Amino acid sequence: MPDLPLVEVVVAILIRPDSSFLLTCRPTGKPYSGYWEFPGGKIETGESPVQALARELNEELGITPDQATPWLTRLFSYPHATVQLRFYRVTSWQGEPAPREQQQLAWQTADNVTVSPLLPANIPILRSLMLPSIYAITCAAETGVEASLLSIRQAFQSGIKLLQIREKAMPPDQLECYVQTVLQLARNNHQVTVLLNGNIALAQTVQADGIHLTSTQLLSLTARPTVNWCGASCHNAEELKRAEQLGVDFVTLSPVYPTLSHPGAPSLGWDKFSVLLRDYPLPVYALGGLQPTDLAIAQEHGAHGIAMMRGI
Ligand SMILES: Nc1nc2c([nH]c(=O)n2[C@@H]2O[C@H](COP(=O)(O)OP(=O)(O)OP(=O)(O)O)[C@@H](O)[C@H]2O)c(=O)[nH]1
Repeated sequence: MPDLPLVEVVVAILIRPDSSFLLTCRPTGKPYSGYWEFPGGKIETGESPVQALARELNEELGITPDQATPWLTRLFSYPHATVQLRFYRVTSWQGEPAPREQQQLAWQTADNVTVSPLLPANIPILRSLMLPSIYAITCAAETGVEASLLSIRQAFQSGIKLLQIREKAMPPDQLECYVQTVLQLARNNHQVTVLLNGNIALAQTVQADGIHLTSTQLLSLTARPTVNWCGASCHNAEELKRAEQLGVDFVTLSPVYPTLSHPGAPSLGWDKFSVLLRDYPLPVYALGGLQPTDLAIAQEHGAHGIAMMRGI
């Protein structure tokens, strides 16, 4: 069978302040008509992805994007073509989206999609959209357990929804007790997703929400651990590729800036960070010396969000 042509497509996730996003129903006459998708379409010859995005949003919905940041790139083979979908997050636009092609519109949330069927390529995208933009990481080794639990409680109160327990030097008994305490805090009040760094057996025993793989585990494991959420630490192209092959849900990529936890390690800087993310299909948290105020610059360079040990 001859190779199918590669079709370059730009896709807009229009996101409102309450995190809902817009899906539209493919009109009759197109392949997969009746399926729900994000607004977007093929990139025309001579257009940049951002120009195509603006044209498609105007043609389909009559709006002009003000703010669009690159997000994921996903390659998917349909019977008629292989598509390279370049997803952008659009968080600000002029005009009110209105159907210009008689298509139905629906504002949805990732944990409660009420329309179906979705275009098959978009199903993993909804899981990625469930991830918050800040990924907090514990550092009890630095602050002590009591201070760490206090700052975790404060972080939960201020809206943190994803936390990694990363206490590599804590003795096993103390670690289990610390993890149980954090899980209880997370579940009692706040519905926070808690991942445990490295220790798959303990994560399964205490029924944590998932595991965050170290880069060493990433390179040695042959299958994704059976947990609900699986993140992984990456520092280079090889580890990013491995995370993709293993089918983890998201990665951290570090260090963007020099950090206290890895003194002397060479940092990536934003240019190298964005080059590594070009065409990457998984959500990536930028990590290393970042503050909440770095979220915008991280997203401009293709990050899903930022991960932080300090500053939460
Ligand atoms: N717009 C859009 N296309 C998607 C999504 N997911 C996905 O797999 N695709 C695929 O990407 C391709 C986009 O083609 P399209 O038909 O929407 O493009 P277009 O607006 O330029 O249409 P045209 O062929 O009428 O000019 C299709 O193969 C479609 O199945 C999505 O969320 N949004």
